Amino acid sequence: MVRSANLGFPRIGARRELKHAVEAYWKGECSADRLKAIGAELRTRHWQLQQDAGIDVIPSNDFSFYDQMLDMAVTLGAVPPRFAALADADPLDLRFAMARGTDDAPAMEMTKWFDTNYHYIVPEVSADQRFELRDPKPVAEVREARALGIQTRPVLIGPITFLMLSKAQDGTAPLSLLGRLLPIYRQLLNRLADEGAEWVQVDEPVLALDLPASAQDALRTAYAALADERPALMLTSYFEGLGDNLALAAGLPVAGLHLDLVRGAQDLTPALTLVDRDRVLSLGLIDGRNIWRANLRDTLKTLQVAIAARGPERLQVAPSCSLLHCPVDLTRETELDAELRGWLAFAKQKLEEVAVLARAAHGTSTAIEDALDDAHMAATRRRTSARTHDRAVADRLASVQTRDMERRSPFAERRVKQQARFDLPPFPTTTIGSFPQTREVRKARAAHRRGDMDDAAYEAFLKAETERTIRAQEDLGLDVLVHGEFERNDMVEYFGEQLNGFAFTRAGWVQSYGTRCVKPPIIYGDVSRPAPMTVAWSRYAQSLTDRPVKGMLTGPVTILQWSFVRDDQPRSATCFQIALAIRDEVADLEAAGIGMIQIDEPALREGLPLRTADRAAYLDWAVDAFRLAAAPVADATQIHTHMCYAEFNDIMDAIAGLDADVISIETSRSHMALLDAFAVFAYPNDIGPGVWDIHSPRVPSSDEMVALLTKASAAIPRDRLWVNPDCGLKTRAWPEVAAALKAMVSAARSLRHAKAA
Ligand SMILES: CN1c2c(nc(N)[nH]c2=O)NC[C@@H]1CNc1ccc(C(=O)N[C@@H](CCC(=O)N[C@@H](CCC(=O)N[C@@H](CCC(=O)O)C(=O)O)C(=O)O)C(=O)O)cc1
Ligand SMILES: N[C@@H](CCS)C(=O)O
Ligand SMILES: [Zn+2]
Repeated sequence: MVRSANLGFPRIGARRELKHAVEAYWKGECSADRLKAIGAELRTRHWQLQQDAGIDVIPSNDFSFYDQMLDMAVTLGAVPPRFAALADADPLDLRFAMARGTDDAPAMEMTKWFDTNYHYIVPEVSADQRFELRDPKPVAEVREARALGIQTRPVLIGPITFLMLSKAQDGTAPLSLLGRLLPIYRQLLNRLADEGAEWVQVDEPVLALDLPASAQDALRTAYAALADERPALMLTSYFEGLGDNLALAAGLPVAGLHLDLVRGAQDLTPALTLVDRDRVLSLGLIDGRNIWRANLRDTLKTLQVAIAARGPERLQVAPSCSLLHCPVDLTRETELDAELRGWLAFAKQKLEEVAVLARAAHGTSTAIEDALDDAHMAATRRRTSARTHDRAVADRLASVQTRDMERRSPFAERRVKQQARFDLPPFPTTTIGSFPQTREVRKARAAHRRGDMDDAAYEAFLKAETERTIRAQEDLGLDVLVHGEFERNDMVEYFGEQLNGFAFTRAGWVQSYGTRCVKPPIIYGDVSRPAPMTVAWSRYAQSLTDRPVKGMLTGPVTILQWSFVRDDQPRSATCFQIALAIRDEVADLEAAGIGMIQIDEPALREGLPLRTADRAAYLDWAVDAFRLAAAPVADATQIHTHMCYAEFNDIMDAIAGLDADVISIETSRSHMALLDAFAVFAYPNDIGPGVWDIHSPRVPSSDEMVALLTKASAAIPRDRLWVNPDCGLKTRAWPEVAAALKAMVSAARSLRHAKAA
């Protein structure tokens, strides 16, 4: 029997119930018991939903109040010593403290989960690391589901992925700790078996990466040690094909292997022979990373190839990866036009697709034939729809020349002209763009959307917020100001709403980190800009002050990366279309007298292919797309860019290739470690290393910022350093913002007065 399986379901709830409950708990407006009850309600609802969708293998421990890596670290006892005071606290509070920091203990680092817009908490380990089985949440969730009559397959982050994504401040190679970690995994697997789990899903997405020999050996060691434990192990990898790791994965003594056949379709043929027939093969046929409805007739053909080779007995059909990266339920999108809606599937609908495929493998019925026909017709209509193609966009793209991607003069010449124009002090201070998106701002936007606030009242409200923010920045003594981004719901969605070729959802929320969610727009057709998108707000903000106000745009790669992207043309083609739209906006901002324009590209690194061999081609087009967007301006117009919450060391060439006059970059959580890469690489342009970790409610002192900047000035010449937070301030509250920016300006001033080293 081909069985239908799932690897993980979004935990936030269709109405972001989890977000609201956790944030209420943090504010003291909800008790721990109530919060836990809401978590349990969501788990129950999601298990039942999967059962109703016809899924045979349902995951547990895919739920988390904050992040699954953080949970795994706590389960394994990898709690950094600075949180020792919370050793006896409720594990929930310990987790939140680790993720968000406390007055006494800075938060743990956070970074991107592979090539997604999901951020995980980076486990911290050290040479004297001891692990212990602590707070066995995975066991509790198996028990909880069983009490509801649902047998689940719990999900664990595998030991090699856990260690390879961990960091040690003392230089310890995390994989060297494997011997100490494995007994804890053995203990945990046994506990899960005792609780009735017959199978455990072990996620080892590092198998999608180029693996050094040490990692390959570690995988062999780990799974040799875990193989004889009672639960059968389903080893999963995703986000890319296994490629040359397929033989390694197939050789590990696990009872099942999952393949991402959306990103790694080429793995299927070799896997059909390499994976022994007594193992279960899980076929990740439904795309867990995008929202397009599958053409189930085509997908069924792939499944039939596998059945023909191995028989149906030990086969599972599944999404390519956890559905964490998809919105929950398309049926809530009542405002989407019917044609477009017919092209889409969210998490719930994807599980229905999985179930149809598994049933179709055993012969068809009228209902199944209808489902296959519907899916086929929707795919055909999307491919041939006139809505997806715009001749003018194609013609303009075809006429782009290399010189369109080049500024008029080299940086050194531009810099002289910009210095003369702006006359900034050393260590100029600025922020990244957004200021607090307070409840009032969100309420006003919601009222405007509902029609309860008219255009004039909404505009007056936003103008007042913008003016207040300009005055606050002047009072704080910042040198380069921003307008605050109050008119934006999100830095990508806002642009998507104004561009042709984009659709957006009402409730298509996807978790980004902790309680923070995003609604990625859907790029279904050729992209163009019918009218200026930001000029009026930037012009208004600049009219309020003599200090420079940065124009604020999101770059083409980030708009691409944080949207659901059409799959009927290369991503690069879509990216260049967006770049042309942003280029027009840049030109219009300059024409409106805006002298500094920031083009944010926080997702440049995130889009980097997981395999080294694919990276150069991506970086070429991604850098070109940015340059195409940024290049039309005069030398005296200063182009800024911004990046955050990713590992940038391996894309230094590309960052320099952007040729932005100034880059602001997140560095504070990693203690400025990144700057070594900028120094070694001799990064040529100006840099603002973040000195305030804005993802934590903790307000750093001026002394801490001075220490970070002193460290920075050892790596980067002083006259090229800017002073700014790690990222935008939209998630923070005004009192924290005022206090931290005051400290930041004071740190910059004390460095200005300090003697140059
Ligand atoms: C910089 N980051 C971003 C990423 N991806 C993006 N697409 N955008 C980003 O900014 N990836 C990397 C990082 C991740 N960081 C963040 C930081 C903050 C958020 C965040 O705050 N998300 C908000 C939702 C933002 C939004 O879309 N707001 C809308 C809708 C607000 C809303 O909830 N409205 C309610 C009604 C409100 C009321 O009446 O009180 C409703 O519609 O029901 C808006 O402002 O209009 C979040 O709340 O999680 C995300 C990623
Ligand atoms: N300008 C954006 C960048 C976030 S990465 C902001 O300040 O929120
Ligand atoms: Zn940022």
